[in-house]
Amino acid sequence: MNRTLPVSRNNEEQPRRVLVVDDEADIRELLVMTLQRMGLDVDAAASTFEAEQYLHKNYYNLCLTDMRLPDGDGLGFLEYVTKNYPGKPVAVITAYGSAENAVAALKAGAFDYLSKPVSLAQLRALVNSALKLPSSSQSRKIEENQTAVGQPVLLGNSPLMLQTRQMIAKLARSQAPIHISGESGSGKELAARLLHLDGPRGDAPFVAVNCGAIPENLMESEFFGYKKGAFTGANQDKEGFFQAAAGGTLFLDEVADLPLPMQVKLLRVIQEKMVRKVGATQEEPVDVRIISATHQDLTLCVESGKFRQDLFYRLNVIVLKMPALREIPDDIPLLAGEMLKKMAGLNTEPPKLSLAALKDLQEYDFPGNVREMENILERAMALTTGGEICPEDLQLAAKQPKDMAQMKSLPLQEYLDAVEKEAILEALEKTRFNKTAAAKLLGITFRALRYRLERLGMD
Ligand SMILES: Nc1ncnc2c1ncn2[C@@H]1O[C@H](COP(=O)(O)OP(=O)(O)OP(=O)(O)O)[C@@H](O)[C@H]1O
Repeated sequence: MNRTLPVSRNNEEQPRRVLVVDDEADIRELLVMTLQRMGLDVDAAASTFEAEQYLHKNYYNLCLTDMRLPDGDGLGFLEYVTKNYPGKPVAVITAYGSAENAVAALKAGAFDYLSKPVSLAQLRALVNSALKLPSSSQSRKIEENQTAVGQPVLLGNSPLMLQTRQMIAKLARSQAPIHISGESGSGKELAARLLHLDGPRGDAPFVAVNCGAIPENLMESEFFGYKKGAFTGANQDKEGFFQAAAGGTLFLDEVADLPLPMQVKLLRVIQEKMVRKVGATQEEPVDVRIISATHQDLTLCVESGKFRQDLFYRLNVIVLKMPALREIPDDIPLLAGEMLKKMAGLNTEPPKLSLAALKDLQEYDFPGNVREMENILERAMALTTGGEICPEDLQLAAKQPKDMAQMKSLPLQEYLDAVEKEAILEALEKTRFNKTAAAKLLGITFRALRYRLERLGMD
C-alpha cells in the first residue's frame, strides 16, 4: 500500500527541501534517492559540522539525521537545531531495537524517529507528515481561546490553562506518543483531539477507542482487523482501529484497562510500526500517532503489575496533565457562560448565574470536573424559573471542610459525616462514579452505600 507518493505541494508551490545527515554513504544515497523521487530537493551532509553549514545557508522543511555521527551524535544535532531553528522538524534514525534512543530523541523534541533498517514506506509517511506542518509563524494562535466554527475549543484563560494550550500547540507539531493524565471529565479527550487537529495529521482520521469497553476476546481483531476466514463469522476482511486511523491519530482512552496480553501486542506494534491482521501471514506497515489517556495513576498501575513497564515507557514519552477544575476556579465564569450559551441554543437568551451561584461553583470541589459542571448547569437550566440561576438550582453537594484541623473543631456528628462524605466521594471518584464499584472499594454493600448517600444528601 503506497498512499504517499507523490508529496503534495504547499500553497506557494515552493519546492520542499530536506537535509539528510548520515556518515554512511550507502544509506545516505538511498535516503537522498528516495526523497528526490518524492519530488523533494535534498542536501546530504556526512557530519554535524557539514549539516550546520547547510542549515546556515538554506531553508529546510525537515532534517533527517542518523544517531551516530563522526563528530557528535543525533541528539546533539537535534539540540542544536531546536535551539537555533525553533519549530524545525528533526527526525532521527536509530539503530535496530534501540528503544532508549528513540524515546530519548522524542523526549528531546524530535519530530519522529525511524529504526534501522529504514523502511521506505515509513520514511515516506514520516516525510509527508513533516511537510504538512505549518511553519511556526503560521501555526494556530494559541494564546487566546479559539472560536473557529466547528472546531473544539479548550476554554480558559487561567495561567494553568494557557500553559496547557501552549503545550498542546507545541506537542501537536511532533509525532511523539503523548500520555494525557488528569481526573475524570477534565478534558483529556478534548486535548487529544486538539493535538490531532493542530498537527500535520489534522485532515486524517482521529479514532478514539475506550480500551475498557472492548471485550477481551475481541480486542485483537478490533485493534488490528482480521482476514476473511480467520474465525467463524469472519466472512470478509475487516480493518481494525489501527487501519482506520491510518495517517492520523489513534486515541487510546482508559489505556490502563488494557489486559496484559493485549499490552504485549500493542507494544510490538508501536515499536515495529507494523500490524498483522488476525489470520494474516504478512505484517503491514501502519502510520499512526498514538495518544493515550487514563484517569488512573499509570505509575501505580506499573508498580502493582497491572501495566507493563515497557509499554508504559513507550506511551509515557511525554506527559500532558489536564488540570482539575478545582485548580482553575478563575476559569469557571467563562466555562459556565459558554456552556449556558451552548445549551440555550442560538435563538434563546441563556440564563445568567447569580453572583451567589457563581461563588458556590467556584468553591465546589468538582470530582467529575468539567463534565460534572456541564451536568450541573444542564439540570440548573431545567430547574430555574427566572432568567437567573440561583444556588438552589445548582443542587451542589453540601460543602465540606477540607482541612482536618478545621474538621476537628466540628461537633462530633458533623465531623463523622464529613469524614464519611470524604471517603465516599473519594471512592466514587476512583471508580468514575460507578456506585457498585465504589461500594466494593469501601467494603460496604451497594444498599448501604445508597442509604449513606441519601442520608448525607449526596445522591
Ligand atoms: N477547558 C475546556 N473547555 C471547554 N470544554 C471542556 C474543557 N474541558 C473539558 N471540556 C468538556 O468537558 C467534557 C468532558 O471532557 P472529556 O471527555 O475530554 O474529558 P475526559 O478527561 O476525557 O473524561 P474521561 O476521564 O471520563 O474520559 C466534554 O464535553 C469536553 O468538551
